[in-house]
Amino acid sequence: MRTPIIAGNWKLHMNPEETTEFVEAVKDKLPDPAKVESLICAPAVDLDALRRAAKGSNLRIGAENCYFEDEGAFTGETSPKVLKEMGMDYVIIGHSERRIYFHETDEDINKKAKAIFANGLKPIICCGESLETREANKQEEWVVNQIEAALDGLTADQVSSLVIAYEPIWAIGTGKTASSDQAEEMCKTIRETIKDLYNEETAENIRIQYGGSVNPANIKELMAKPDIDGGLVGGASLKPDSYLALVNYQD
Ligand SMILES: O=C[C@H](O)COP(=O)(O)O
Repeated sequence: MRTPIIAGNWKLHMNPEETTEFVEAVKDKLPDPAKVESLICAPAVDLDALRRAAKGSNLRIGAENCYFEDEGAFTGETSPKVLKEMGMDYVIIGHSERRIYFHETDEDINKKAKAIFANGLKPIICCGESLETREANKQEEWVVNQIEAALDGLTADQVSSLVIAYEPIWAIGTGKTASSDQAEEMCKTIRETIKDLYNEETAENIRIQYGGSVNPANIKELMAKPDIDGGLVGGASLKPDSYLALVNYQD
């Protein structure tokens, strides 16, 4: 049985004080992590506040990005080794905003996934097509290529423990959610791809999130789909009430 994982991706929002206030407001109302994992991925400058506030609670914590080297002359980058030392659990990589605005390639994302595993963290690997690609009906090919490239050289055990987030770019921050059927269709394709690349057990173990305008009103319908194991949530993860409604969707 896969444990659902609902993750907030705060993007470039929140400061350390707001982070502490947010965690104080949610930390005693989170579900049992054996039933639903509640995760917040915050900007690098907020991670110290996040880990201090979340200590001893059911909140899982993570970063929104990292570099693929642990240390060196890489001005402005974030070390996966230090993220681990700080107590992070997850790192998001390959978000479409990183691919588009910061020109991250599939090769970078693959290197980051390896560095994240080498440091004992878990990656959340994002994938998803543009509106143009969907209109050309090439979304499956696009996403399968992204997955194959991101996972290149990873073992079945590693892949079993990671999370893939399917986020169609046209549904991010637009209020335009993919229908639950569209989301399920692609998450199923991703699981089948994992089965082809690895084996059935790995495909059954891997958790696949949907992301793109997820909110308290649509979370239940999305989570009812057999191949959707969670959500990667931007805007609706920024307010404690909305975040709590998402992670407690089973109530
Ligand atoms: O990582 C989160 C996604 O980009 C979705 O953002 P959104 O929930 O604001 O549409």
